[in-house]
Amino acid sequence: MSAITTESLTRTFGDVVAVDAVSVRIPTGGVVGLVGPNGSGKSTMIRMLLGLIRPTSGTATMLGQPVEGDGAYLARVGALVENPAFVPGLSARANLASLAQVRGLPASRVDAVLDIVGLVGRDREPVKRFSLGMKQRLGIAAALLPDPELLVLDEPTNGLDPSGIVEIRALLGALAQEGRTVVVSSHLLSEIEAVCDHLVVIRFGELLYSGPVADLLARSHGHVDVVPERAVDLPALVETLRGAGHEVEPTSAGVRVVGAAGRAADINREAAAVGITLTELRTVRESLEQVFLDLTGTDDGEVAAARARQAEGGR
Ligand SMILES: Nc1ncnc2c1ncn2[C@@H]1O[C@H](COP(=O)(O)OP(=O)(O)OP(=O)(O)O)[C@@H](O)[C@H]1O
Repeated sequence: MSAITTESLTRTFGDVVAVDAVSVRIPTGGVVGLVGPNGSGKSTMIRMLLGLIRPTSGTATMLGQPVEGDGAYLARVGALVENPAFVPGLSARANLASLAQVRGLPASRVDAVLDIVGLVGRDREPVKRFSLGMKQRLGIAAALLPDPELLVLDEPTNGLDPSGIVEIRALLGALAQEGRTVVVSSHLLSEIEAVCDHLVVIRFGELLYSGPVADLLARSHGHVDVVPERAVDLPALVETLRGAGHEVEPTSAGVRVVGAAGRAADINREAAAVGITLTELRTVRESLEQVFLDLTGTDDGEVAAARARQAEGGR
C-alpha cells in the first residue's frame, strides 16, 4: 500500500494554480520530504491531503483511502500545520492532556508522546517559556497523540536555529525508525535532505521530481579523482583510462575522471589490470542541493531544461 497517492491533483485560487496536476505515489515508511520554494504549493497540497480544502480537480488517497471520502483515514494520521494553538499559561503536559481528552484519546498517550519528543523534565513548565524549537517539538507531540501511522508536518524546521533543526531532524528519523511514514515539508532542501528517504520536489505548483533520494543523487554529475601510487605510472594511467573511454583531466597529483561518479570500481579495475596501484580513488558528487537547483532552476529557461532532463530520465 502507498502512504499517499495523487492523480492529477489540482487546486486553483482564482487565477493562481497553486497545485498543478500533481501525480505522485509515495511508499509507506521512511521520511518523505516535500520541498519547493515559498509559494510553490506545499501547504496547499498538504491541506488537500488532510481534507482541509477540496481539490479543484484530480484525486488523492492517504493510507489507501480517498481524501474526499468520509475522512476515516484521518484517525490514522497526525498533522502539524501552521502554528498549533497551545494555551500559553498552561504546561506542555496540561495542553496535551486537554487535547487528548477532546479527541477521546487515552491519557497514557501524553506520557508516551512527551517521551518520544524529548520534553520529559520540561513538561510542567508553562508553554510561554518554551523556545521555538521546544514549541515545535510540542506540536509534533500533539500530532503524535493518536499514535498515527502517517505523520504530516508542514515546515517544522522553519525559523529554528541550526541546533534546533538538527534536533527536529533527529526526531523525524527516529519516528520513521518506529515504522511511521513521516511527511515533512520545507522550502530549504538543506534543512531536511540528510533525513529524507524520498523526495517530492515542486515549483510553482508543478511536480519536478518524486522518487527516492538515492535516485536523485544518482543523477548528479560528479567525477572521480585518482592518484597512482607511483608518479611514474601517471602517463600509462592516463592512456589506460582514455583507452577505456573516460574523459580525463590532469590534477596536481593525478587525474580527474570527468562525469564518472559511480564508476570508481571500474576505474580501479582498469588501473589494476595494467599493474597500476592507486593510492587515491575519490568520488566527488554534486551535492543534492546542486541537483535540486538544477531541477528548480532560477529562470524559466533553466526550469524548462530541468523538465526536459526529467522527462528524459523518466523514459
Ligand atoms: N487561501 C488562499 N487564497 C488565495 N491564494 C492562496 C491561498 N492559499 C495559497 N494561495 C496561493 O497558492 C500558492 C501556493 O501557496 P502555498 O502556501 O501552498 O505554498 P507553499 O509552498 O506552502 O509556500 P509557503 O512555504 O510560503 O507557505 C501561492 O501563490 C499562494 O499565494
